[in-house]
Amino acid sequence: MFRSIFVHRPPIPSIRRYSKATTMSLKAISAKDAAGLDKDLMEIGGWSLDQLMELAGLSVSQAVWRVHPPSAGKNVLVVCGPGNNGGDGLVAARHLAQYGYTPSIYYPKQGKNELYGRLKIQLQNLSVPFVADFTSALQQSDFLVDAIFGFSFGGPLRDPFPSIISEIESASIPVLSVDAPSSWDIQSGPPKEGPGAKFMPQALISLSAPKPCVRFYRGRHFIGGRFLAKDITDKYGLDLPQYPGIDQVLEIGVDAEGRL
Ligand SMILES: NC(=O)C1=CN([C@@H]2O[C@H](COP(=O)(O)OP(=O)(O)OC[C@H]3O[C@@H](n4cnc5c(N)ncnc54)[C@H](O)[C@@H]3O)[C@@H](O)[C@H]2O)[C@@H](O)CC1
Ligand SMILES: [K+]
Repeated sequence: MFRSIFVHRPPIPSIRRYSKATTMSLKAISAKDAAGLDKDLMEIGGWSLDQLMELAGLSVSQAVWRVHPPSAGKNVLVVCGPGNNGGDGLVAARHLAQYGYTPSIYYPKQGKNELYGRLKIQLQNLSVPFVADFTSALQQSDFLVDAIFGFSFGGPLRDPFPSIISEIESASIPVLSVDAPSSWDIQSGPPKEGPGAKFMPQALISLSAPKPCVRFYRGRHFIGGRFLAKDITDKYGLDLPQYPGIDQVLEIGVDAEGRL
């Protein structure tokens, strides 16, 4: 369906990763193209935002299961931002509750889209708490899901997020970031100083394709968002990840030296 409308674009440089036995190369997508890809999926590809967010959040929940199986601690704090990255976090939290985890949500600034309100109701119906005291929630959690900002983040952090990022950065619990480590510039990576300058999550779940800032990332890296078709990956010069079986995520390895 996409073939007649989409034009081929030259790919931006690959992010080369090494898996256990195979070499995998996944091309990165710029923030501008990531927004364009979302728009195309919805305006041309027949998708709704609810569907894309559901699959994105499902991917995140599967990566969480891989990195932190419930036997290693079930108390997960999901920190959600005001946009769709936060929406992915809300969906992931619902799946995690269904898997037997005990998620809590910290949602300091809810966005206007009515979809977020519906996701909130779904969580409340599962008795998932929305907490007000971030510091105390952090102390009671085994690990944290960072669903604060994704590919539309830009510029210096605005309140209330500088203190939230600083607390996450100095907390001792592991962090899994959705699509990008929050506070990192999507193109140029971590800020040189201030909140986020030392932020290095334990795991990153890139959605659809890695963002350029991933070249600064060292940790476990997953690709998720199993909804792309070849025509649209061709248009944006991306790779179509070969997800195994029914998995919604694919882990991309790093070589022994941690090279990208
Ligand atoms: N195709 C895909 O891969 C899909 C991606 N989705 C998710 O959608 C995300 C992008 O969502 P959005 O475009 O809504 O944007 P984000 O969720 O990345 O962030 C936008 C929000 O952050 C605020 N913000 C931006 N910069 C800020 C700053 N410096 N300080 C404080 N607040 C700031 C904006 O005002 C806005 O409310 C992706 O990263 C991904 O997580 C899915 O939900 C749908 C499908
Ligand atoms: K994030």
